[in-house]
Amino acid sequence: MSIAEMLNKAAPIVPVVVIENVEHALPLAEALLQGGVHSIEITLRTDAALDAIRALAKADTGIIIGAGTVLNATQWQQAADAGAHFAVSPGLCASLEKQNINAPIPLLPGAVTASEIQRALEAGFEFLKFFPAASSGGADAVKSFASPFKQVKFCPTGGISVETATAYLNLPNVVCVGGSWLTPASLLREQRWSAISDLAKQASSLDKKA
Ligand SMILES: O=C[C@H](O)COP(=O)(O)O
Ligand SMILES: CC(=O)C(=O)O
Repeated sequence: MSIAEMLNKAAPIVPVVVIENVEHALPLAEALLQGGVHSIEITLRTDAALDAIRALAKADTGIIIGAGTVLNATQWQQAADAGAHFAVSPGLCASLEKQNINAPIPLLPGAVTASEIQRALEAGFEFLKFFPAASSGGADAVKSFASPFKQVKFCPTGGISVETATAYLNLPNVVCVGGSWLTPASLLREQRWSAISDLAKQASSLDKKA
């Protein structure tokens, strides 16, 4: 599946997850799917992350698996080897640019300025994360990039809530938004899967108008 197809299937929301316990991966994915959410971004911020990606890939639930917080080419390859379908980085750096010549799986690098977007385009990336979205000008800033960068599509993430997501989703250059509000640490710790399904239902019913 191309990155365009993956993100269209993921829309309107990519839940950004910090997973501490590999045993949580499968029930979490099932709770999200039950709530109509078709993707999950497991951030490589914990020791359990790569094993969680492996467990999900093996379970073959149909959920699109992203690996987040990929900071260099080694982590990009590790995410691919674990079975992630796509990778996400908060920004962009030389090792990721170089690896994109032979990308093991598609990667969304982060960019929030015109120069960062141009640099990402030069390295061959057209699907970008706009991170941190809320503190970098929000939907107004993303909208400003639609005209000069017609080929670029964004997944804004960072400081977005169920209340503010629609302003981003209404933009033609936004494919989906990312956010951690569906999977708060307390619900994961307490394994409150039906509460996560409820948050997923609410988020998956957000409209992507444009
Ligand atoms: O750490 C940032 C993630 O991309 C999600 O951001 P958030 O927690 O503001 O939704
Ligand atoms: C913040 C972000 O972009 C990430 O963790 O992937």
